[in-house]
Amino acid sequence: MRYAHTVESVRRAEAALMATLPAGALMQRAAAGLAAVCIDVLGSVYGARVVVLVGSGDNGGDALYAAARLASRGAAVELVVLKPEAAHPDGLAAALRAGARRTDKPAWDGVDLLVDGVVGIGGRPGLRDPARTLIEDARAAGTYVVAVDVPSGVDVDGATLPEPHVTADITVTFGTHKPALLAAPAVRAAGWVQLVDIGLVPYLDEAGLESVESADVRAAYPLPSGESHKYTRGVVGVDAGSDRYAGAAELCVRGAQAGPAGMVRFGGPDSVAAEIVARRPEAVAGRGRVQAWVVGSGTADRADSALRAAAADEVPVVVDADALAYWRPGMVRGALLTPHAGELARMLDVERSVVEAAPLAYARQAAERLDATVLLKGSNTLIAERDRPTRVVSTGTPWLATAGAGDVLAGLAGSLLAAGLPARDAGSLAAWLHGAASRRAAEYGRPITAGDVAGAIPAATAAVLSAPATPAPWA
Ligand SMILES: NC(=O)C1=CN([C@@H]2O[C@H](COP(=O)(O)OP(=O)(O)OC[C@H]3O[C@@H](n4cnc5c(N)ncnc54)[C@H](OP(=O)(O)O)[C@@H]3O)[C@@H](O)[C@H]2O)[C@@H](O)CC1
Ligand SMILES: [K+]
Repeated sequence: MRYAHTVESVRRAEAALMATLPAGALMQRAAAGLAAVCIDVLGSVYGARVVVLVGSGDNGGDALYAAARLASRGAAVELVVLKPEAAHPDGLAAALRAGARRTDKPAWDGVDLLVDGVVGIGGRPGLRDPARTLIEDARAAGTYVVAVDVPSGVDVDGATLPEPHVTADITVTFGTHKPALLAAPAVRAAGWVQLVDIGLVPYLDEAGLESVESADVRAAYPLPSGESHKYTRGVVGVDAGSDRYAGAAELCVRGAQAGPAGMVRFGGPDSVAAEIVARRPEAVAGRGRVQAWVVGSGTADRADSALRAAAADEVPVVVDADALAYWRPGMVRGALLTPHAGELARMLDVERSVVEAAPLAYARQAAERLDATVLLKGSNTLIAERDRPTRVVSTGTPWLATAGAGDVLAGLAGSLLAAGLPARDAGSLAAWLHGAASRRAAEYGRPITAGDVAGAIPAATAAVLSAPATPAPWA
């Protein structure tokens, strides 16, 4: 798991840690880590041209001390000090002493690296001039950008991405990740994120956001034992499809069959069931006892009755697609709702664009208001649950935006629920494996169908389960 903490939480931890250290020690740790990454990027430091944008807070201070380190290694460092009367005085003196020079208007041609020390966690979203123009000019010249702590201008806690903002190639962040470095859309501005340990971890409280990693999937995946039989592994019921959308039912069944449950029952209409059993003979047609239901993929005008029938079984339910419109808060305990942004927008009665601009906030709001675990599908998928850290999964490829991919995901999540995982873990693992399968199917760069994704889930699962064991961070 990679953890992200809010600004308030970082500030609290910083104060506690600082009380144990000599003045300035933390900034030196940050600056040393930042300079090390810059040196790596430059390869050869001597004679390299580095421009440093220096804001008026400690983010600028970090940048100045790193500038001093680069200048003392022989880099030609130019400092653009945005508000000279407010710049970190000791940092500025150190950089100038080491040979850095001040300028207001750098010539971007031939600059090897821009260090963005405009604002960090104390910044308000957006950029003002002259920082805005300088960043635009640097980008137009194709300058490589290293952001200090966060790309300046992003909404650090909300992970929204107001214009203008810095778009970095690398972000060097200190102590812990920030929500904007893990969640969309802000994560798109961060580039590759390098976390520098400054000793903050023992002082941090619980993370508000956590990014699911392969080790987490490995630790939580429900494995059969020698004593297992198909019923103890869990039976997942799929009520999906309609005469018009029979394909959705098959994709949902395929997703369910690619998960850990021992059996899939198909509880959809008879006309569809005949086709499903012919094409996926391992599925059993007809209703019966199940440990979890998947309802909604392609159910069209049956969605309401299908959801009510599943809810009557009092087992966890994956509520997908058409069934989402009929969800009522508290209808089923342990439910997992799997909307995309458009579906969530309808459920919350807002515009789709509003959800897309602030998915983290809306996923959390939905979990509260709808009284369920909410898996919001997107370029990175969020799994939100009341009073628990929100999860983010970013294994997917853009090729995953293809018809039927959601049906496969719902089926897989249902299988994980039936195998005994709680909704938040079932959603996290399903999204992670579905994303990993999509990458595998796309071979890192070709169009794929939802069927390709379903077909790649077992291999993606094998790859993650066969990797060397690591301690379970949240099992
Ligand atoms: N926490 C830690 O553990 C550690 C933290 N460290 C570092 O400290 C950083 C936080 O420093 P910080 O608190 O001084 O705030 P910071 O981000 O520099 O910005 C505030 C200044 O920016 C200004 N400003 C605001 N918005 C703006 C905008 N949109 N556009 C332009 N200007 C804007 C605002 O001025 P104002 O406009 O309000 O007059 C204010 O002066 C943190 O990110 C990390 O890098 C490390 O050294 C070590 C460990
Ligand atoms: K910054």
